[in-house]
Amino acid sequence: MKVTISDAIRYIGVDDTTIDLFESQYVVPEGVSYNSYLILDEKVALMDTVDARGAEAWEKNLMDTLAGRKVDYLVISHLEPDHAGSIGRLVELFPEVTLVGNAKTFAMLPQFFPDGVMECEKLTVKEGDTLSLGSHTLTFVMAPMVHWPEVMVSYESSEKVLFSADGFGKFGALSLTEDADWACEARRYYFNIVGKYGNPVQALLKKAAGLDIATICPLHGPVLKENLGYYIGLYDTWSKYEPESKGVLVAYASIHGNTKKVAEALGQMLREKGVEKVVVSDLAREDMAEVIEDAFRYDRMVLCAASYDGGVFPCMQDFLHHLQSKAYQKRTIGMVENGSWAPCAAKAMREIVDTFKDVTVVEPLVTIRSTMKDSDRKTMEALATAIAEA
Ligand SMILES: Cc1cc2nc3c(=O)[nH]c(=O)nc-3n(C[C@H](O)[C@H](O)[C@H](O)COP(=O)(O)O)c2cc1C
Repeated sequence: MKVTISDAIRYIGVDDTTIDLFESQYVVPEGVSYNSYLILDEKVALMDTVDARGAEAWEKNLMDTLAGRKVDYLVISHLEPDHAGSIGRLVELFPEVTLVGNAKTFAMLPQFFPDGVMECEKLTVKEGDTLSLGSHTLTFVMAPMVHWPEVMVSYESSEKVLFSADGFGKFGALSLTEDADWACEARRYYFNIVGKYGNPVQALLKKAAGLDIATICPLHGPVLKENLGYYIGLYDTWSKYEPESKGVLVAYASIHGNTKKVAEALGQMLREKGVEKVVVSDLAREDMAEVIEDAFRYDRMVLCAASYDGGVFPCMQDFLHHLQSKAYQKRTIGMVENGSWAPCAAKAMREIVDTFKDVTVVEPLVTIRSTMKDSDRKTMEALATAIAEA
């Protein structure tokens, strides 16, 4: 995949179109890219390596682009194996390379590379330190817990390029997603992978606001060159946990289909009441990461679930635990439960929902006995009105 940044700054990353699950949990129908960049100046700096899955193709890109030169510095912005997985190979190729990282990078590095790599020259950098490569100069900006403790980003001032680590990353192999809308898969990536760390992202955005950035080079997804305010604005909204759009996610957990019917009818009522956007999602079958994305995207959510063994049907419990771990907050929620002898789904959902920060649960609670009857419609309408007007 040809990605152009400049004569001196080259893309040498690789696409992975055969991975079944990214991080062993996210479906990536269009694959993912592992980005890696070379800065060719008097000194040559390599900005991260790639996952071992892409090592062979990456090594070819590296050697072709080096055209006989050697790598002087390897800047390690993040030690997760999808980026650090080829450090060992790099060191075999260039034993003289100097590894550039911060104190936390070098504290963690031996966990991944107990031998060999640790014998390389190391340059430990801290906030604001610079590294001159000739006409290019890198400034290092620490980004702890975006989303690992050792994360740092690098700003190249002569071409105004921010190497943003996993920030501004996106699912999708570059060769398969050239014309794709950025926000959809960037949002799914953000909330599922970085979502818990809104405050550290805010801290990084504040530092980035002081930099004159023309290009963002993330570790996954496309290089961003135009309209940067759009991407940065979305990151600002997401990391503040503010809803991006007005709308309602109706998420349902149904064993035999009766709660599904209630969810769909409620969705229709919400549309009739003029709600801007209504998404009805099946938690048992749809991609959980996608539903989590929608939960954060919209300002309201209705949870509809069957009672199960004195609690709630497990896919709803799983969904709520995911939201809890991603610090879901600042939203309005309504609830529908279904049960045949002792409905208890709402109580179980409420126990988790009550741990969310700044969440309003609206009344009434709708309790369905096995199947939806005409007599249920009045309470359902009341809930739809409360959600539509929230
Ligand atoms: C394994 C299992 C456990 C259940 N546990 C409860 C329960 O604790 N309380 C209850 O009222 N209903 C319980 N139910 C019944 C369902 O919640 C009820 O039939 C509901 O209407 C199913 O809705 P659905 O058609 O959307 O799946 C259970 C059903 C199953 C299969």
